[in-house]
Amino acid sequence: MTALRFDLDAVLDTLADQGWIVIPQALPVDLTANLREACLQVWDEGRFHEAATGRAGGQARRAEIRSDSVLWLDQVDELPAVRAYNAAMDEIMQAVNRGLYLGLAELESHFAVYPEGAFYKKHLDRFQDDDARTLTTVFYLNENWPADAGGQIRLYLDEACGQFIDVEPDAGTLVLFLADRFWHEVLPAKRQRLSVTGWYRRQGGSLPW
Ligand SMILES: O=C(O)CCC(=O)C(=O)O
Ligand SMILES: [Fe+2]
Repeated sequence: MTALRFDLDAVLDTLADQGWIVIPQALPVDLTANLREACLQVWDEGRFHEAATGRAGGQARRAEIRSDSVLWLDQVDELPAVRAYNAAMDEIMQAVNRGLYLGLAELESHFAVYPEGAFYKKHLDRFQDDDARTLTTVFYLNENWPADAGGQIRLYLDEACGQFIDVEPDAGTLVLFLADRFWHEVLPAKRQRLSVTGWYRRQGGSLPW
């Protein structure tokens, strides 16, 4: 039985049309709550590390760019909530491959905790030396997020960054966008902000020419 609480075909149409979508209440409330509990548990166990920017050899901790902490889900994929999340995200990946022919092969994702005051400055989710990251996924875990708590993702809708939307990091909201097309940032959060960020990757990842 599917855990997806939205119309997949409609989502695929919108993604094909505009390259991004915001889906409120995307997954069952109990799945989201369990994932939030799992995130807080491993946070309390001290298993997160401060996030870096760049990849492999080029990785650097750049606190002026981002100030969140992360834990990759493959470190904790024995947790039932993480398994349930991965299964739901896999279902989305299969549908995207059938409908949009993106050739996605896997999802890499991490929990992210933004402590009070944390942010992530405007960026593109694509490494200079690796174009495998194709579709970004962000799933929020914050119950009763106050309207004045900041922490929205600001998604710029055009290359010139003239237009944008701000999305509240409310529990159950899933945001999908093409990783190489949409600049975005996380506005400073005034309280602890929890999420799962991921990237569906294409096979291989090098340019085909
Ligand atoms: O948490 C968010 O809203 C976005 C996070 C993000 O942009 C990233 O981790 O690359
Ligand atoms: Fe990002």
